[in-house]
Amino acid sequence: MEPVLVAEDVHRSYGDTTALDGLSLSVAAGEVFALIGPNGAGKTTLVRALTGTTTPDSGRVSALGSAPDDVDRNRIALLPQAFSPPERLTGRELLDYYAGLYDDPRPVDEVLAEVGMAGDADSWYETLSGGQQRRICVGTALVNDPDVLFLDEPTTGIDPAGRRDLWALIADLAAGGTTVFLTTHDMAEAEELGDRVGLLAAGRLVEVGSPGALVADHGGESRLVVETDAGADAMAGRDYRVSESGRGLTIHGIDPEGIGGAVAALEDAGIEYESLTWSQPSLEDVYLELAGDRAEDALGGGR
Ligand SMILES: Nc1ncnc2c1ncn2[C@@H]1O[C@H](COP(=O)(O)OP(=O)(O)OP(=O)(O)O)[C@@H](O)[C@H]1O
Repeated sequence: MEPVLVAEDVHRSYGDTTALDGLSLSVAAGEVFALIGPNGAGKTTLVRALTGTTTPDSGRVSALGSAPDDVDRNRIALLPQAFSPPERLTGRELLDYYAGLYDDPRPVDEVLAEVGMAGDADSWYETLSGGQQRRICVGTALVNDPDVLFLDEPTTGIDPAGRRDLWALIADLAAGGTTVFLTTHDMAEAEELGDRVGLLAAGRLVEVGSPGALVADHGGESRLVVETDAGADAMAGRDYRVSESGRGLTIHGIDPEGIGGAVAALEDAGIEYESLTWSQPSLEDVYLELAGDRAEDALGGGR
C-alpha cells in the first residue's frame, strides 16, 4: 500500500533561494512524523508541497495516493504556521464557518472543548490571548475529523499546561488512526509525539528515525553538570573527562551508577559546588550535533 504521504526527490526554489533540495520521505498511515530543523530549513515549504499550496519545481509528491491538490478536502486539514482569521469573529463563529466547508463536520462544541476553549467560545478572536487564539486555530483543523492532519508549529505561544493538553489530544488522534505531520522547534514536542523525527537542514533531510534511535545514535553521553567556581584543572589526574561549561564543570560519560563515584571524586578534590545535575542526552543534543551552528542559531533565536 502506498504510504499516506510521499515526497520523492523534491526540489523547490524561490529565485536564488533553494528551499527544498532533493528531499525524499514517506509517512505511513497513523504515523506521527515530526519535522525539525533551523529557521529557513524548508519545513513550511515541504508542508506546502504536501498540501498542494506550492508546486515542486521537480520531483513527486502525493497525499492519500493522489496529487496533493486533488485530495478530497474532507480528508485533510492544515494548521498553517501563520494564520490570521478575521478578528471580529468569535471562536465559535470561526469554527462554525470552517464546519460549513465540509460534508460531515464534527460538532463545533465538541471541538471547542477539545482545544480547551469551551469557556471563551463566544469572545471575539481579537480579545483572546495569543495562546487562546492558537487553540482556536488548532480547532479549525479538527472540525472535519481529517485522515491526515498537518500542524505547522501548533503549540507556539501556548502555555506549558495547554501544550501538554494539546500533545495528549494529538496523541489521541494518532491512536485513533489519524496521520499527523508536524513541524516544530520544540524538541520536547518532537520527542514526545513523533513516532519518527526528521531533521531538515538546508532543504535536505539530514537524519530520520525514532526519537530513541536518534538519541542513541547521535545524542552523545550522559553527563553530570557541576555548578561550581572551580576549573577543570581541579580534577586533573583523576580518571574523568571534565570540561568547563557556563555553569561550572561537566563530567562526561557518567551513567546513573557512576554518579556516586563522581561525587566522591569531586569531594576528594576539595571542589565546592552549588548543585549537581545529571542528564541523559536528548533530542536537543541530536539537533545541535547534526544541524550544527545553524541549529544553534535557530534554537537561540527561538527562545
Ligand atoms: N514565498 C517565498 N518567497 C521567497 N522565498 C521563500 C518563500 N517561502 C520560503 N522562502 C524561502 O525558502 C527557505 C525555506 O523557507 P521555509 O519557510 O520553508 O523554512 P522553515 O524551515 O519553515 O523556517 P521557519 O522555521 O523559520 O518557519 C527560506 O530561505 C525562505 O526565505
